[in-house]
Amino acid sequence: MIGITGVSVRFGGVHALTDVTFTVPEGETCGVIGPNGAGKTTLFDVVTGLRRPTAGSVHLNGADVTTTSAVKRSRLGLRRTFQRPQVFGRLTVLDNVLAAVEWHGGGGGLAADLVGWRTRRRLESERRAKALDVLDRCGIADLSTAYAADLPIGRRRMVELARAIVDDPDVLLLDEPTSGLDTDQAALFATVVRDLDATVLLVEHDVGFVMEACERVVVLDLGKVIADATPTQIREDPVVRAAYLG
Ligand SMILES: Nc1ncnc2c1ncn2[C@@H]1O[C@H](COP(=O)(O)OP(=O)(O)OP(=O)(O)O)[C@@H](O)[C@H]1O
Repeated sequence: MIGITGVSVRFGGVHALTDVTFTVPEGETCGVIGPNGAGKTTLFDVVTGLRRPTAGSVHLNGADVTTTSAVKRSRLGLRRTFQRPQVFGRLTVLDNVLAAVEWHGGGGGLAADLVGWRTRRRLESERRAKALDVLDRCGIADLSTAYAADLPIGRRRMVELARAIVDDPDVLLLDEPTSGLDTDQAALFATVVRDLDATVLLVEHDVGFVMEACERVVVLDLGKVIADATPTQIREDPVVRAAYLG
């Protein structure tokens, strides 16, 4: 669950967000759309913990995280992707994904590393199998040994998605997920996201993708929520049409 209550952000005289309130219930996929400068990135930064709101609060699964750091929010089960995909270029695709689960540790410390305890080996092979399964779901299993830096942006975006979902996040934030993807890749991306158990919040310019991938859409305009409804209702909303869809 993501709860955003009365969130306002000001940059000097600029009101980037004004009294933004909405909740994304557990397991729902919610898209945020709006014209340039509407406040989408600012909202994203507030939920991920990169920016503190001037007023208001953010809750993740019932816990107030308004002043919690981005790192602690990730420990609470929040994962995100970036507008420009962030991958470890000098690691293989598989290692990029494994990197997201290594923080759990393997138990046994250095001794287990040196001796190669059976439990440690079993844990590693389970993680590897899980990572390969996620790569398969993301359509990049054949690229597991490729270096991430050598991949075109569309593939890198899928690596980033695989890394974000391998640890079964409770909350997933996707920033402009279709940018750089062709139509087939965008359709696969939407399928992978739809099949997740996570609560998903995504910011996207491609309205068609949002309507396809999301159960709910929040429309921002000049920092304010002007609509919060199903994709069908959003398409027919005269206020949204006037402000954004045309
Ligand atoms: N660091 C900042 N300092 C000053 N003003 C900012 C800052 N970041 C954003 N703004 C302003 O806040 C408003 C909202 O910006 P924001 O980037 O959140 O919108 P957006 O909907 O993500 O836009 P885009 O679709 O172009 O990425 C804009 O008027 C922007 O100029």
